[in-house]
Amino acid sequence: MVSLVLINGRAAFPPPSPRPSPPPSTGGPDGAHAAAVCVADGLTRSFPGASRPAVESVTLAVRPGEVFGVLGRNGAGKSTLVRLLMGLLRPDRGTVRLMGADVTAHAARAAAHVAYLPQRESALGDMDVRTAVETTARLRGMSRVRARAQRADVLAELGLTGLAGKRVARLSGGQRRLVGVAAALVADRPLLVLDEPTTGLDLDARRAVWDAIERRRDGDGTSVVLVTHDVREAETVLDRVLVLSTGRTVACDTPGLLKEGLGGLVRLELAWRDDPPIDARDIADHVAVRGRRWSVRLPVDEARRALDDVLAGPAYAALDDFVLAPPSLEDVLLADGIEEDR
Ligand SMILES: Nc1ncnc2c1ncn2[C@@H]1O[C@H](COP(=O)(O)OP(=O)(O)OP(=O)(O)O)[C@@H](O)[C@H]1O
Repeated sequence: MVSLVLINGRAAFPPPSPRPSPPPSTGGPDGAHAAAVCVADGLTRSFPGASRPAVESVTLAVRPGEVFGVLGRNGAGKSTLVRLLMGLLRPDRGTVRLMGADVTAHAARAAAHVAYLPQRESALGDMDVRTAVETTARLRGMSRVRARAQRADVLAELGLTGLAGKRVARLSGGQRRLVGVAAALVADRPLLVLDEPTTGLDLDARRAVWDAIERRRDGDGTSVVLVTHDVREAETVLDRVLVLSTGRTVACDTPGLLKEGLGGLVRLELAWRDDPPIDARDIADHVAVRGRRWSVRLPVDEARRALDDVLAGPAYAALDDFVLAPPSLEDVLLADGIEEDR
């Protein structure tokens, strides 16, 4: 049975709640970004033995009160970039300023403003959840009373209250990740740097994390740098996104403007139940064929015509599913040839 949605120019999922959209920008650290909370200029870093830099000539400026994403495939250089931003790696070239302080010259001053969630968990495992989060708040300078209150609020916000007495090491991978997020959120740091905060989380937990991020941005003006390779997450929560491919910036703008840059292309996907009775080239020259799943980006008229032909012809009997959808950030990655990085 054909079961998917024909969208006719509207989104397949309900669009995220509208956010104030910052003006478009290249992300460059010019005079307009004097107030930026995190400014990187020409960052380049290579690792020994690698044929190309892991991060090359990356320039960006994160504005106060925005959720700034770094999106790219595995190995694109996202974690290396955030480790450079945090001063945990030294760049071969380029500079980083966090809250006005050069991270190389004033690492401690810069770090005092930032809560960082690394891609891999730090050493919270021996503590119970309650102690892990409260201790993090205390280490960030909160009084015992405030640390306790914040710990209780953050655990409730992320649905972790019932696990407060459990040792972190005994939790599931997703629960441990949520505790890491809770530790990043306590103590109200003005800049959160979150490296793949929702990896391994189910949809409810991911939503809780996205809501917690938006609450801090909207309520406290918290700025967030969020690393992800999940385009749905990027479309849901990011104000602007820097797209990385093999260490280089491919684009940096709002998700909406990046999609507009595709020039009105829509995505047509066909899933076949049996061997398709037509050739992919009957649809278009550049159909991506993955087994019985075909995918192609076309101008809307061409996509409609191709779909009409399939639905009206004998091929319909072999069709299992189809999607005709407006472009997503996935299409932005594909349009830039980033798929080849995988
Ligand atoms: N410490 C290191 N030593 C050598 N090479 C490294 C090191 N860290 C990262 N790399 C290499 O740098 C490149 C970028 O890695 P990085 O971890 O930054 O990518 P990523 O986009 O975060 O990937 P993922 O989404 O898989 O986490 C990769 O080719 C990786 O192998």
